[in-house]
Amino acid sequence: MISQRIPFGIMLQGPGGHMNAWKHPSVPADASINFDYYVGIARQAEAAGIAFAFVADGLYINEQSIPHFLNRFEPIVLLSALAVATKSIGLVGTLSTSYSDPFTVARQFGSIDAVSGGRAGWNAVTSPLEGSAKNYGRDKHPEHALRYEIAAEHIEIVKGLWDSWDDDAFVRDRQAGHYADFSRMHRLNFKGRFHSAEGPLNLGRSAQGQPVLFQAGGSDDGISLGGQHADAVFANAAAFEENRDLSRRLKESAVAHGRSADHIKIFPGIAPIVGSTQEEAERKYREIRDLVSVHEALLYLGRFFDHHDFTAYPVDDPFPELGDIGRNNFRSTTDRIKRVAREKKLTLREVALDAATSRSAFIGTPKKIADELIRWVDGGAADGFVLGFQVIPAGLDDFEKHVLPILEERGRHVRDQIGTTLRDHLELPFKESRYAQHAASTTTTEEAA
Ligand SMILES: Cc1cc2nc3c(=O)[nH]c(=O)nc-3n(C[C@H](O)[C@H](O)[C@H](O)COP(=O)(O)O)c2cc1C
Repeated sequence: MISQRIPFGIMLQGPGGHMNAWKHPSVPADASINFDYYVGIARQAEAAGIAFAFVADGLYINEQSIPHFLNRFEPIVLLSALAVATKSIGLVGTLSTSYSDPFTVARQFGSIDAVSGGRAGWNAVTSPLEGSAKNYGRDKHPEHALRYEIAAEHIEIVKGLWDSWDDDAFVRDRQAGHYADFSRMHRLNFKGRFHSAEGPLNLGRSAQGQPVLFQAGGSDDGISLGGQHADAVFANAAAFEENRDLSRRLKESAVAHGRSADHIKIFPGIAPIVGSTQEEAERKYREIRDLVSVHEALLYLGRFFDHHDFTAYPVDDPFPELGDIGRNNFRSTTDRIKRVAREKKLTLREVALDAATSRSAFIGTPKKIADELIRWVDGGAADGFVLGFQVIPAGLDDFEKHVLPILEERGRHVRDQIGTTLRDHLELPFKESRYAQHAASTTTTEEAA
């Protein structure tokens, strides 16, 4: 039975989720490239019972990028180093299916899973930024739908390669001189449109079977991919109803792919701001919001739309009509920004400031935030949350000291992790090998005959 506990992840993104978090006095200005700082945050989160650390990524920068994106660690390297600096927290990293090779990805995340004792997760993304193509010697960034076709094939190969060896294949029988039992080895022999891999992978399965597969992308194509493959989805819809709808669609998609709705966990990204009163929380929100000028907010907004130049528009006019701009990038996000601007009749200034310092239902007293977290989970809008604090150290301190104790009191949080692997922490079952599953279903059919 699944417990009442609410699993949390924490975004490790340099100084924080806010574009100018680096200016906040509570954080080292060089946080995005300060490994000791990362270790400190990961260990603090681990001690607080946060289930996983989550590292986002991007493959293109320019002068308009978020400042701390200009100088940041590559996720695989960061997570490998954190694997030895931590003991129980899950380690989830973003890696693009559009700009990587499945065999290498299978080895990299498989190795982090082995080194960490089964704590790894891969956030498979299709990459939104057009400029990425130029960094990988390509003429053109693949179009949104094509990116998802490539992703489906890529993930199929990675998961297939992770099952190259049955769990008991490495017998290492010194007397008989057998290192491996080759009857328990599987060649994938995958030939696709975009990628091919023969296999086997030169790495066995892990303590959790396979790394946890995260997916981030909320368009129709993203939901279909998530339903087919994802163990967990990182979502960024802002309101309860929108997340409940997304969660329902993802779970329906999983069921349509022959999976259990309980085996895909939805994690909205949220940025809680805690105050002893609502006014104090609002003051903290304003303090963070004031870190950004309108000009910077326009640049930040532009990033979702492939660095579209919003500074060229009158800032107090209604949000401009953009046609298809942004649809090949962060599609689900840009579609939402356009829809909300239209529905609420917002000006460009309002949209930009809101994007740069988004407001959420999680600004307020500890009790209000705890109530809201529980409402979202019990109301079907979330299975857990990714905590994307605007300024990480201050945000994590407040959440740990004031919100988690309330959740503990109510039986919704425990500081000791469940089990040892990331799948255990998320109450996902051990990932059986596709060959074991196949053998089990063949035996059952034979027994029934
Ligand atoms: C919540 C969320 C987080 C994402 N995180 C990343 C990321 O860290 N790196 C990245 O390259 N793309 C990231 N993406 C972008 C997706 O990879 C994808 O390219 C883009 O959102 C378009 O897909 P969609 O329209 O299905 O959302 C993220 C998307 C969402 C919705």
